[in-house]
Amino acid sequence: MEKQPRLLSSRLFQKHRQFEVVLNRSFLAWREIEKSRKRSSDISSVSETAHSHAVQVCEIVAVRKTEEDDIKTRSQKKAKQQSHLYPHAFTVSYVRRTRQHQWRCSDVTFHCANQALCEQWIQVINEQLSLLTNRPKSLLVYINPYGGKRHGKRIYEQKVAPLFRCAGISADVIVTERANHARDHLKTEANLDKYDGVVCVGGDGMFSEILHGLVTRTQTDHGMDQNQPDAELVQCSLRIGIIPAGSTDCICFATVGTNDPVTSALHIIVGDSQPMDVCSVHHNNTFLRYSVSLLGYGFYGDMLTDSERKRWLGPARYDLSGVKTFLSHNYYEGTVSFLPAEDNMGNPRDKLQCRSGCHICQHKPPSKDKQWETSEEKEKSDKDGSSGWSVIRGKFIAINAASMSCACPRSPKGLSPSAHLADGTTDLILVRKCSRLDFFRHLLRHTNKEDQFTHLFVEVHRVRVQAIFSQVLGTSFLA
Ligand SMILES: Nc1ncnc2c1ncn2[C@@H]1O[C@H](COP(=O)(O)OP(=O)(O)OP(=O)(O)O)[C@@H](O)[C@H]1O
Repeated sequence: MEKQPRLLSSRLFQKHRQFEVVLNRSFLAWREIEKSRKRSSDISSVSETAHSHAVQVCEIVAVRKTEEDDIKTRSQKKAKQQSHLYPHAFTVSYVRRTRQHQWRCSDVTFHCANQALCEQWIQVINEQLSLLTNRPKSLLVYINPYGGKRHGKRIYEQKVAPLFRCAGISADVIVTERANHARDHLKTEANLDKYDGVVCVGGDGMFSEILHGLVTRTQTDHGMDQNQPDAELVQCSLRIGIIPAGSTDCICFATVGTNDPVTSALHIIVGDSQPMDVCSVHHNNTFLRYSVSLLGYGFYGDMLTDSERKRWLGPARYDLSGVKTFLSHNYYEGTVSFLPAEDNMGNPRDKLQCRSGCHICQHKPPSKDKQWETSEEKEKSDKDGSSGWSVIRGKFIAINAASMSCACPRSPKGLSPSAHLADGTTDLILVRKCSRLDFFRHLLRHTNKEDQFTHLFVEVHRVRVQAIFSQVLGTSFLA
């Protein structure tokens, strides 16, 4: 812990023990006094031992005066005596990291010798929290009551809303009444100036609705024509938070590392953010849709189309449609053209996992103009004989473009484990025609730790955003 000037330091009580409590700009730390007397080190150099604790200020959810009733119900005999002696107390709620990327909200209550001291602590902590400008204060929440196991409303009301209230976040909640309700509301009606972010309670389909609503609204407000494949999209000023309540929740899992509503709510509260590539899909100069995760042609497109017809089955529809599509063993003949990514963008087999603060994603991708310039240069160089475009012809069972790992609980490493979230590239995975058994072996690799790309009939390329799929006929695709 860095040594910083103390903003406040007092001896306070917690349960029946006395603690030295210190606040600086980065940390709130407390250490039991008797146990620590033998050690001479400064409290601000301690992170956490049996009798000392430290919480980063940016992970404090809230601080509030502890009501007497609260003290009475919670305390035991000794603590009651002490709360009688020191009736003025404040409670700090903070993020506690547990296993496997999961976060929980914990409380610690400190008793003060007098009311003025108690109020001073609350005020100074609140002042520090108010300096954290990336935290949302007002959110627009869309709940899909039919996503996943249909628990979206309950998840929000029981697990998320109390945390938002505790953090002083106001939320306008819309429970959707039909498919595309959230998308249409965002596109036209929602008064977005009122909010610091939009929260999606649902699965990947619901996230896609909100993404389409928000990105389309942003382009319309800036006079951008979405049908122009070479137009550079205007970045959305509002962030999207995801409370997982769907069937697979791959976007939440790939960004946060777990599908847990409380963890996601806490990430939203502390103002965490992760930029994400948005890929637009066009056909003959007509905009089709946006994708942030998997753009699947062939096997995955067919499977998803079939599973949509079986939505009434809930999450089990994916298994049923998966088996059906696998048994049909369709393949598609065609040509795929793409521009390989530059060497400094890593490659899909380098085993690097994209995490928050990833150095490749921090390296801003070149603007589209620049990319088109280069591609034109390369097309010119085509005529000289050295082409920048790669062209692959063949018969394919699946053509997938993964703009992120697409990890989910069923496939913990995802379809392309090293794909990046925000580097301006996508990983193109081509699965050529092969036997059913070979294709099954390939699918199994999504669920285990073996390298996904060692089979001879599978190839993977990191490509720039304007990969072109052409002349592949007879299937639908999923985005
Ligand atoms: N009120 C509603 N009634 C019916 N469908 C809705 C409603 N609100 C949203 N939807 C649609 O439900 C679809 C599925 O929603 P969602 O993604 O939340 O759950 P899921 O499909 O079970 O999860 P996943 O996409 O993670 O597999 C979305 O495409 C969305 O457009």
